[in-house]
Amino acid sequence: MRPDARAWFTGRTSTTRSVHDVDVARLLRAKRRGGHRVSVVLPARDEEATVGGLVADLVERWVRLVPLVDEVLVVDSDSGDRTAEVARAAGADVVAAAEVLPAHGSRPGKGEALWKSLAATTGDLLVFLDADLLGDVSHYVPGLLTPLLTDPQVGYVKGCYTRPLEVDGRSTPAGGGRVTELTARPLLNALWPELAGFVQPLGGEYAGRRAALEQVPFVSGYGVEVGLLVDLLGLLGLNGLAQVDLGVRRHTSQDQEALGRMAGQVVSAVLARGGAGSAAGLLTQFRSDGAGFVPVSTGVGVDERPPMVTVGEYLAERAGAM
Ligand SMILES: O=c1ccn([C@@H]2O[C@H](COP(=O)(O)OP(=O)(O)O)[C@@H](O)[C@H]2O)c(=O)[nH]1
Ligand SMILES: O=C(O)[C@@H](COP(=O)(O)O)O[C@H]1O[C@H](CO)[C@@H](O)[C@H](O)[C@H]1O
Repeated sequence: MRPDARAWFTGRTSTTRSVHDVDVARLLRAKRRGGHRVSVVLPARDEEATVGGLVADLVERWVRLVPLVDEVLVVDSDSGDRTAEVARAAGADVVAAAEVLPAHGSRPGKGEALWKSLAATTGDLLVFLDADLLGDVSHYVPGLLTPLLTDPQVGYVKGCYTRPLEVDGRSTPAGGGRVTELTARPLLNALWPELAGFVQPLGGEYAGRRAALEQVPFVSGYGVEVGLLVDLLGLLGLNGLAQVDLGVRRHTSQDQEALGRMAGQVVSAVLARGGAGSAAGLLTQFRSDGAGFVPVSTGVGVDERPPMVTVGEYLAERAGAM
C-alpha cells in the first residue's frame, strides 16, 4: 500500500465486532451533546424473508431500549413481494421509492432508493444497511455511528468484515465480495491508490453526515457504493473517511450472472470518474487473521512492449529484406 493508504488504514480503522464492544453511554452522550438525529435506511427490493427480523431487532435495541436511532426507514425499491408490509409490521417507516420526489420520476436500482432516502428522512446522520443481512448484526448501527459521533473530522464511515459466501444453500467461510475482489478493488487500487486501505469498498453498510451525502451524486444502480466512495474522497479528503471492522457479514448472495451485471455497473461508475491517481501497479488485498485484517500487497503492474513499428532493428530487418 502507498504510505498515505497505509497511514489511513492504521489510523482510521476501528473495531466494533459485537454489542459488547459498544460504549452505549458514550454514544448517547455524544449524540445529545452534538444535537444529532439519526436515521437508519434499508433499501429493499424483494426482501420479505429478511427485512422483518432486521427491522424488529433494530427498533427494539436502538429505538425503544436505547434511544440511539430516531427513525428507521425501509425504502421499497419496486418490490414484487410483501417487503413493505413485513417492514411496516416490524416497526419501520416505509416509502415506495417511486413515490418520493415524484416530479423527478422513478428509476430502477439500489442507488435510486438511497438517493430518494435523503428526501424521505430527517436525520443529520444517516446509516445505510442492506435488507438481506443474515445472522446477528445488532452491533452494526452503533459501530458505524461511533466515528461520526466521536470524531467531527469524520464524514463517512464504511463497514468492513469477512464475507462468507452462501450460494444455492451452500456456505463457505470466505469467498464473498466477488465483485469487490475481482473488479472494484483492482480498479480502485489502480486509479485511486489512496483508497487501497478500504477492506470492503463495496460493502452495503455505511454511514455519513447528511451535509456530505447531499453534496454528491448517487449512481442509480449498483455503482452507488463505488461512486459515493470516490466522490466523498474528493469532497472530504481521505482523513474525512473511516472504516469499522464489524466482524462478519453474511447476506443472501446472487448468482454469477447477476454479479457480472453488477460488475458492469461498478465499472461504468468508475470510468465515469476517470481516476486521477497514478496507476500504481500495486494491488493490496486483505487477509483476516482473526484479530483484524492484514494487508497483503502485490505488484500487478504489467510491462508492455512498444508497437513493433517503433523498433529500429525490426524496421532495418524489414527494409533489408525488401
Ligand atoms: O434495485 C435494487 C436492488 C437492490 N436493492 C437492495 O439493495 C441491497 C443490496 O442489493 P443486493 O442484495 O441485490 O446486492 P448484493 O448484496 O447481492 O451485492 C438489498 O437490500 C436490496 O434489496 C434495492 O433496494 N433496489
Ligand atoms: O461486494 C461485492 O462483491 C458484492 C457481491 O457480494 P457477494 O459476492 O454476493 O458476497 O456485494 C456488494 O456490492 C454491491 C455493489 O456495490 C452493494 O450494493 C452490496 O450492498 C454489496 O453486498
